[in-house]
Amino acid sequence: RKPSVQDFKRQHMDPDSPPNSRPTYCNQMMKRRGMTKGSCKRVNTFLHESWATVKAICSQRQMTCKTSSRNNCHKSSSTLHITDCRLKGSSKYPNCDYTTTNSQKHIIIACEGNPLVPVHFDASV
Ligand SMILES: Nc1ncnc2c1ncn2[C@@H]1O[C@H](C(=O)NS(=O)(=O)C[C@H]2[C@@H](O)[C@H](n3ccc(=O)[nH]c3=O)O[C@@H]2CO)[C@@H](O)[C@H]1O
Repeated sequence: RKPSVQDFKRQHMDPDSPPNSRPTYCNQMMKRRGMTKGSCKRVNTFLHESWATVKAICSQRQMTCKTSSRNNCHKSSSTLHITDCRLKGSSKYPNCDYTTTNSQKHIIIACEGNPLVPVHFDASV
């Protein structure tokens, strides 16, 4: 399915909340953003940065994506405040139970369109 910038924002942008280490942050946000319907999305990263900051990454270092051989990925020049949500092994659908981990890391995203906009979260490094 064609990825969209709306899907990217829904799945990955959370500029309004500060880096969140409340243990329930991921359980709440994964549900609120529609990533626990039908199945529990295994891994998802939320970005506590402005859209301007994240969009600007599309004009930063271009590189080959980590999760594919495509070359429309870009690595952020600086680190960003992120929260990784990772499904617990003990989690049983429909009760999607996540660990919540905060960090400051560079991210790699894929950008498409003209002007280039983020459409896929590739990895954090
Ligand atoms: N180069 C491209 N250019 C354009 N489009 C491209 C390109 N590549 C894929 N798409 C498309 O993007 C869509 C998509 O959802 N890709 S996804 O790999 O499943 C996303 C991963 C990510 O959401 C999440 N994750 C993962 C790690 C982490 O640290 N943090 C974290 O959040 O897990 C997901 C699975 O890994 C799909 O439509 C695919 O076709």
